[in-house]
Amino acid sequence: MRASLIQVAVDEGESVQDRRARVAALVRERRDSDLVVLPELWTTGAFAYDLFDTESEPLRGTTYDVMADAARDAGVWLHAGSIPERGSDGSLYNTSLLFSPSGGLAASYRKIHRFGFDKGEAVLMGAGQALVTAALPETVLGLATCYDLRFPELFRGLVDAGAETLVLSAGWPERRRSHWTLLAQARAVENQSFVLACGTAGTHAGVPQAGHSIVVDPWGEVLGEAGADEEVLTVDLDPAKVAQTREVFPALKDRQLGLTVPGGAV
Ligand SMILES: O=C(O)CCC(=O)C(=O)O
Repeated sequence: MRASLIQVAVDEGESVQDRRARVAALVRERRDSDLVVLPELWTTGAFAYDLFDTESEPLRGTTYDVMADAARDAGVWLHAGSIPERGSDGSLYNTSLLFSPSGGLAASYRKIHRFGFDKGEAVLMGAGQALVTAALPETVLGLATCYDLRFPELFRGLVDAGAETLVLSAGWPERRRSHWTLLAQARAVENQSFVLACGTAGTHAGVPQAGHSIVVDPWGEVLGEAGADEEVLTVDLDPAKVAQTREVFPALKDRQLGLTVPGGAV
């Protein structure tokens, strides 16, 4: 299975409209791939809080239409990163879209862990409530977004639901790049799964982005890593490696569930 991660540069010099058209053209160039992955909030930038409202879209809005066409034209599975979705309840959500090669919506995922503590996304957007997996012909994807990477229980939940390839769209800042690489490898090793983590390049809202999108195999080996700038990272991976790894080193079977502290917490 060939996966291409398009590490989009999100800089303020480019309009949302221009970037959308440019990224659609990049997707159309990936006809050689089975799966194409885009980053988090690449239309606005993950830290461009002022744009979340003005550039918000319904799930089936402009980005949906443009990306559905691009997926169909390229004939690829397209994880189109996330959009600032205006839900039917009026709230904003950080929502990822997955398209099939025919351009149909295969899945959508509202980011569960919102970043910013008491500001930014954490107060501007609503939280997703549901884990999302999607069966492709070659593998089962588990979807996650950026800050979710810090919460191992989310990924374990995806694995329990059948995920074999964990796809993370992100807009991760350069200043915490060491966490990004470490956590991507940790999530792959502990879940004996592929991790495809696609971030952004460039600088927006004064936040330099880490780039360094990464693909890690179920043994923790890095199959490919991008540099700091805009780049398409293409990696060939063998989906059978998940079952092989889980068979020869069956650590997931040794989980001890329901552990408690005798007498309660101290
Ligand atoms: O956890 C981090 O360090 C970065 C998270 C983040 O930037 C995000 O979720 O948008």
